[in-house]
Amino acid sequence: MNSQFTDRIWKRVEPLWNNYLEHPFVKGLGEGWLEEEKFRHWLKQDYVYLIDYSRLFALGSAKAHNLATMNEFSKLLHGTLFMEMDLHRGYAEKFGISREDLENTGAAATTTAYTSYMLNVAQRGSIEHVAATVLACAWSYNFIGLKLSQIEGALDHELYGNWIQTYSSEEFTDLAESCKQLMNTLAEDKPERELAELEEIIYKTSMFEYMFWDMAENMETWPVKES
Ligand SMILES: Cc1ncc(CN)c(N)n1
Repeated sequence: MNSQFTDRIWKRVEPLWNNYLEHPFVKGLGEGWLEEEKFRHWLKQDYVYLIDYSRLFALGSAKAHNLATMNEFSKLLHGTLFMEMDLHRGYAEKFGISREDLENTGAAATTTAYTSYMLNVAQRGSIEHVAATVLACAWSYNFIGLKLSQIEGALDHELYGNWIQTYSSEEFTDLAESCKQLMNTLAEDKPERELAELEEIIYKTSMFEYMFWDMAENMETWPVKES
């Protein structure tokens, strides 16, 4: 089988993604000892992150060159707004966080930087740039979910089991696979200069992913205090 663009990407990101598994937030999630208040912080930040992330799929639909690609992006938009964000709404209900509070969460510095970077690249670029911005997000959560699901008892954990079930599920794996397939199709026959540009976008978003775990672990909002 011919090598695909995502095989090249995997070689580049694998060492960094393996570091996600060693991150204290991710380790705590998988082993079940993560402090609940840190998880609540992640939950609220991730909800507003996903609102902006969903806009990328809408942009992908708008920039698509054919109906099949439009359809793929619209399915990804639907999957994020309903399947993935339902996970967050379920946790919020459990924690007594209202829908309004969840939706009106003030984005932390890292959340703002990450979503602004993706939206800027996607708005300025073409359809393949949009596909590059969304790839690490879906693929790396599926990677983490599948790894954590192998830890004994993780899937049945009272609080975090649901998180691991969602991100390792067939439905989420399909969503991540669709992002990979879209990227491979859109990267076909592109010259090396353009492939290198797409690779950089995917690597940068992978670094933002690590920063997002740090943001949750440190319960970061903005680093400068108002006097
Ligand atoms: C920050 C972040 N990255 C990725 C995912 C998976 N869509 C997420 N929910 N949040």
